[in-house]
Order: sequence, then C-alpha cells, then structure tokens
Amino acid sequence: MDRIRDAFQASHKLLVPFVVAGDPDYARSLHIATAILDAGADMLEIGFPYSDPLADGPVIQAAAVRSLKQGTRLVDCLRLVRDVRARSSKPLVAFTYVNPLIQYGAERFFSELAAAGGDGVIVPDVPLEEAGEVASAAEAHGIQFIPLVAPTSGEERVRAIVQAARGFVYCVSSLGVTGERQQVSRQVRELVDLVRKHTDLPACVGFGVSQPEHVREISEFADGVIVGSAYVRRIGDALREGRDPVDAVRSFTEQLKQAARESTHPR
Ligand SMILES: O=P(O)(O)OC[C@@H](O)[C@@H](O)c1c[nH]c2ccccc12
Repeated sequence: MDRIRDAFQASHKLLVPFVVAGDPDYARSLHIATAILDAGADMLEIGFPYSDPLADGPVIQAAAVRSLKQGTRLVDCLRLVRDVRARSSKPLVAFTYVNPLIQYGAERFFSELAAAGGDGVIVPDVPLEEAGEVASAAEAHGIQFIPLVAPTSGEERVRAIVQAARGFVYCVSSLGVTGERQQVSRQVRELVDLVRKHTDLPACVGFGVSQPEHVREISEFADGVIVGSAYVRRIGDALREGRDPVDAVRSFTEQLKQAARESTHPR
C-alpha cells in the first residue's frame, strides 16, 4: 500500500496542512489533526516539536514551545501518528529536525513510525551528505524520504536531491524561515519546472502560503500545496481568544480545499 502515491493519483491539487504534535496539548492536537483530515485535507504533515527549530519562524516556534511545555516527547509524537492513523486512512508525513531523529536512533525511529502507520518523513536540516543514510534507513521500513529543494538549489543540486526522493519533492517557495507571506514568489514555478525535468515524482510547494488565492495560483502548476504557519497561527489565535481551534482549522481547510478545486490544473 502506497498512500502517498494513491493520493496523487486521486488528485493533482493536494492540500497538505502542517501542524505541531501536542499543540496545545495531546488531546486537542489529535482532535485538530483529525478535523483537518475530515474537512478535506489530502495529507497531513505532523511536526515533531524541537527546542531549536532553526528553519521556523515565530509562529511555529511558539507552537513548539506550547507543545514542549506540555512535556511532549518524540515517543508522544509517534503515538499521535498512531492515533491519527486509527481515525484516517490519508497519508501522514512526520516532520522532524535531524538531531532528535539521530538521538532517538534512525532505525528505531523509522521502525516505530512505520508501525504507527506513518508514510513519509521530511528532515529539513539533514545535510545532503547524510541524507543517503537517513533515506535508506527510512526506505528499509517503507517510509518515504521527502527532500526539499530551494530556489537557490542549482540544476545539478536539484538533480542530485531528487535522486534520493520518494513520495514527492518539496519545493520551498522562498528563502528564509517558515511564515505567512502576502505574496508567494512566482520564482517557485521555475523550481517546479526544474524538478519536473529530473523526476516524475509529484512536486509540492510550501513556505508562505497563507490565503486561498495562493492555493488557487500554485495548484495551477504544482501537484500539491503545503500550508503550515497559517494553520498554526489560527490555532494560537483561537486559544488566545477562547475559541475552539478545531472550528478554526476546519473552516480554513474547507476554504483552501475549495480554492484548490477552482484552479484549472491541466493534469
Ligand atoms: O509555515 P509555512 O510558511 O506555511 O511553510 C510550511 C511549513 O510550515 C512546513 O512545511 C514546515 C514547518 N517547519 C519547517 C521547516 C523547514 C521547512 C518546512 C517546514
């Protein structure tokens, strides 16, 4: 069974939200993740909170702090994957920085992620030199290693990166850290075209996507859109304002999914 491949065969305009495991606590995090998938998201990126999230902007950093304050550990994140899997058959991608993964042990991590029903992994800060080792440990347990390519990655580096890719390729739309942007750089279309020159795998775009218009635009040329900070901010805002974060993420998902449907993706 290849849930990621099946998802892309069912649609070329995937909506892939990202949320932080254990944010704001375990029970509500499970409820939020399940609500997002039930509201129409095609896949879910589950972020394993880390104390030193270098690639994250303030919104996701704050969510990691909320979760870590609850005592969330890597084993709880794996349990969350298992609990979401019990409620949804859609693809689940673990998102972790390389340090917690190495400290836990790559073999142990991927074995337990697979047993929990996970499908893929994204490790944004794994150096290309170590990526092979992590990718093969993942592969050994049937977990698909999803690499990131950036606007600064030249053709040679893109070609090398996508060789190790499984599942899909994550095209980062802009430099800098994660965070909502008013405009998503049009440059990312060239990056998607470059990826398509070197692999038949689907190409998804992330970083900065915050509005339905962005999703409509990107879904014209990419196979999926990843949305993180816009979700995580809505969770934080709802908590601060005493509203139910589940309602906030449910309606946002419905809006973004509708926008993806409206795009005139040729495939
Ligand atoms: O938050 P944004 O701007 O919507 O970007 C997606 C991002 O949240 C998610 O894919 C992610 C969270 N942390 C990361 C660190 C590096 C790359 C990607 C990520």
